[in-house]
Amino acid sequence: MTQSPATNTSSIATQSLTIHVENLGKRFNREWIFRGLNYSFDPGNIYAITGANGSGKSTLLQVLWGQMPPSKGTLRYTHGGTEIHPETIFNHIAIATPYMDLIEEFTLEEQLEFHFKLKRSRNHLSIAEMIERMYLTPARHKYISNFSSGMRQRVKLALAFFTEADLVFLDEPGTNLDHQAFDWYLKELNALPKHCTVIVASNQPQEYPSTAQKIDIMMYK
Ligand SMILES: Nc1ncnc2c1ncn2[C@@H]1O[C@H](COP(=O)(O)OP(=O)(O)OP(=O)(O)O)[C@@H](O)[C@H]1O
Repeated sequence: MTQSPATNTSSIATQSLTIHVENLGKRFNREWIFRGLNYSFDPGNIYAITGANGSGKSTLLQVLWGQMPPSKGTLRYTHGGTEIHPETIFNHIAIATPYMDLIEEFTLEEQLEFHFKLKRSRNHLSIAEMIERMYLTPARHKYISNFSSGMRQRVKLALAFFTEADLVFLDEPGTNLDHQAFDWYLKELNALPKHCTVIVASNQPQEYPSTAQKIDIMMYK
């Protein structure tokens, strides 16, 4: 899937966004991946969805951002206290996942230009400023098809970090990052505005701060 939002976001004001989850469950065929989840994901917090490989972290993330319908329970979003329609949630979110594709035929600069024609950049960052902040200036005209796995991951994370969004979903954010890139990831995570709600799916404790609120998916089997 290409990270290509369908909706123009120019009229979306940045406010606090809460996800309200009641008795949420998801199953594939007869197997419950999780159920009975009651939670409120509040602005300004970092949440860590933890659990072993295959336990359901990515599935929960996809249900929370509205890509996958739940099998049970309800999911509501409120924005600055006002209920918002689930179909418009894409206007408020930024996502970085390992299974989200970049556009191979684009150069780095073209990939960013494409994305930010559709989404607003945080703090009106220019494309050149973003590339500099990603430490990828020498690769600005390089095709994505020639990027290493670590460079691709840095681009995916940058698209999420540099998009103006109230909710940021990061699935296994440290994938393929070397030490230097990992430090960059933690720096950008900390630089997100305080009103943002950040949800990280990971079984690597170094990928989220120790102060993150943890949700162990195994508790909801
Ligand atoms: N579309 C699908 N149809 C059927 N089963 C699925 C589907 N998507 C995921 N699953 C199953 O749901 C379970 C949870 O998968 P998920 O990818 O959410 O786990 P995860 O905790 O993110 O794993 P990992 O740490 O390996 O990324 C797995 O058993 C997986 O096979």
